[in-house]
Amino acid sequence: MRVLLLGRNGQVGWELQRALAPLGELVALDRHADAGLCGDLSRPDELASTVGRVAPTVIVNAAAYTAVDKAETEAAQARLINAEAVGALAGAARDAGALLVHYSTDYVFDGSGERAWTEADATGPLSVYGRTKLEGEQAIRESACRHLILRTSWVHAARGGNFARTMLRLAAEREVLSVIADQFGAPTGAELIADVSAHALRACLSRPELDGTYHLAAAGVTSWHGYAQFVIDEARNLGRALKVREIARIGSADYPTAAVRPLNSRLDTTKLRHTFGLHLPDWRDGVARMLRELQT
Ligand SMILES: NC(=O)C1=CN([C@@H]2O[C@H](COP(=O)(O)OP(=O)(O)OC[C@H]3O[C@@H](n4cnc5c(N)ncnc54)[C@H](OP(=O)(O)O)[C@@H]3O)[C@@H](O)[C@H]2O)C=CC1
Ligand SMILES: Cc1cn([C@H]2C[C@H](O)[C@@H](COP(=O)(O)OP(=O)(O)O[C@H]3O[C@@H](C)C(=O)[C@@H](O)[C@H]3O)O2)c(=O)[nH]c1=O
Ligand SMILES: [Mg+2]
Repeated sequence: MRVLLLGRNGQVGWELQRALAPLGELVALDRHADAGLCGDLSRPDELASTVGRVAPTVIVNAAAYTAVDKAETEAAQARLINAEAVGALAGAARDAGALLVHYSTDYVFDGSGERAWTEADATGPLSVYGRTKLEGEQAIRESACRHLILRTSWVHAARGGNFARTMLRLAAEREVLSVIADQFGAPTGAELIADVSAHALRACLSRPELDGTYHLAAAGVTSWHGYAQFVIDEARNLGRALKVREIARIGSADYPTAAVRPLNSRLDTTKLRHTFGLHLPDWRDGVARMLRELQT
């Protein structure tokens, strides 16, 4: 079979290049045209012809507009990539009879309460990023294409931009870091997301009744502060020299940002684990693994 991957150079896209390779012939695109194929999500009109020419069995979309704060002032661009292009891909997937695998986010929820969100819970995004990601989900469902929507949270990878790498950089420059301690979620490795995606899409191909939306995050829960503390302790254990001597706990109100983030980003992964018979490791395992990779 042939698999079309979009967003091949992102955190998740990079790991998908590895995880999808054994499933069949992989055509992996980034935003730059390759062999005349357009993988640029800011040009939704071109995507149907890409899908038509590749004729994939599966389309995996790892491309997205992920700059959460910038999206507040670039809403049209965020919507184009996270919603309009996704709708175009979904239409093309339907017409080609392909399964569309797509990623969404904890930021589709309003962050109220302390219970982990299930797939059946009402959404209520607080930011432009969250709203445009939700619109992308809705476009897929409305298109009636075969699909797997995997909602994940707080993605990290050794390659790419993420919170853990920001903390390592700041911890080398400053003696004191101030980090939000009242937003809760699970840091999730791009490797885990890619591996679970490969398992789930294979199961789905032979059992279309498994199509749908699933929450995919590492086990356990922490705050951004707990995450930062773990990253710094673990990096020091691995021999990294860091200047930081204090990681102060602050509240969301003490760290104003353009976009509002949910306080509760916990995702309930029961549906994914039971449906696909998967075990999800603790978030610390993935973060520790990434840090070891960064040290080598
Ligand atoms: N990062 C996170 O914490 C989370 C991410 N997600 C979701 O997971 C998925 C993967 O995210 P992740 O890998 O972390 O994100 P990254 O930001 O690491 O990667 C996104 C990729 O999308 C590409 N992209 C952006 N605009 C376009 C475009 N116009 N055409 C083609 N490609 C484009 C980027 O390309 P370039 O490098 O050229 O800019 C980049 O390679 C996304 O759907 C995201 O919404 C969900 C929860 C958490
Ligand atoms: C840099 C920094 C951030 N923070 C806070 C701000 C914010 O609430 C939190 C995380 O900041 P970031 O900007 O790294 O994270 P952010 O870009 O909001 O991360 C999100 O990205 C999108 C794509 C998703 O889908 C989400 O799941 C989530 O991973 O940490 C501090 O408290 N102190 C700091 O020094
Ligand atoms: Mg960010």
